Amino acid sequence: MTQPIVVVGAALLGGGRLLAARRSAPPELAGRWELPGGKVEPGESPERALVRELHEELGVTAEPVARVPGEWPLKPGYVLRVWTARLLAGTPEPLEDHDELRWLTPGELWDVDWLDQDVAAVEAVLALGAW
Ligand SMILES: Nc1nc2c([nH]c(=O)n2[C@H]2C[C@H](O)[C@@H](COP(=O)(O)OP(=O)(O)OP(=O)(O)O)O2)c(=O)[nH]1
Repeated sequence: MTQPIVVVGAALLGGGRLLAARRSAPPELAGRWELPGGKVEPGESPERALVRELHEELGVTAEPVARVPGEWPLKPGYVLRVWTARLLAGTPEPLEDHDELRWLTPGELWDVDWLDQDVAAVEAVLALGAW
């Protein structure tokens, strides 16, 4: 069986908030909110991919902290895995793939329209009690 392509999502936590990013593309996902991240490239570790994607998409330096238990199927052949992460340098900006960012408190988490798979992923982050 072919291995699924892993998409890493970052649950970037800071100041008691979680960073959510609104997708600007493709059209079927645009306007929905997700954890920033992207596909792990061949030969790359998921942690390394997470650092690379956060740099490309948000212009920041971040580090993974812990894997969030679970994985969530995306489109066929793709699976989402999530790590908590923290900022080391920079202020996130929607440079690529996103047109808006929001830092959400636990009470604001469900104010945004998360992509379907991200609802379960965000619940798993919340269950960690890492805030
Ligand atoms: N990054 C990310 N992608 C997600 C999440 N939930 C979800 O369904 N997806 C989907 C959207 C895309 O179809 C796919 C990830 O693609 P992407 O466009 O973010 O990845 P990438 O930056 O590596 O893509 P590319 O432009 O290099 O092709 O997974 C999520 O929380 N984070």
